Amino acid sequence: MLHFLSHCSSRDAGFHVDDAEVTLNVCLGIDFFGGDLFFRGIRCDKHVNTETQPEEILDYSHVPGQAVLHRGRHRHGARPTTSGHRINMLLWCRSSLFREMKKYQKDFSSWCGECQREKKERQSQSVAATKLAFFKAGGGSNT
Ligand SMILES: O=C(O)CCC(=O)C(=O)O
Ligand SMILES: [Fe+2]
Repeated sequence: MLHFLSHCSSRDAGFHVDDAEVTLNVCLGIDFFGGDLFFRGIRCDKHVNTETQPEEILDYSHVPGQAVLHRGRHRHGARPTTSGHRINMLLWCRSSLFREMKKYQKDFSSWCGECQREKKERQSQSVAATKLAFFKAGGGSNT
């Protein structure tokens, strides 16, 4: 089952993740400066407060009439509107199936940046350990 919630935003929003699987953020206008969105990497519940990697830094300036579609778990915020009046329509889309399935998973490396990094780290450690064991056992020697 999919659920949709919407609201209008005209204020700055602190750093957060949405309680949604997918968020549609439509800039309705009207005339303003500021209010930029900043994105800082997708995270699961466990890793929501972990460090941002340089490649995860993404800033976006709202354009009236244009929309941004992003994962709800993409950490983000809106900077203050410095002048004028900004109106955005937010549509938060929730999936009860996704939420139910999440209960039985621990590894979210298919979408959480930090789970992905941890997985890569585990893999490179295990490759290093295997190489070490191989060379200790005399593998690769010609004698
Ligand atoms: O004001 C915006 O453009 C973003 C607001 C937002 O992220 C939210 O309400 O969840
Ligand atoms: Fe948000």
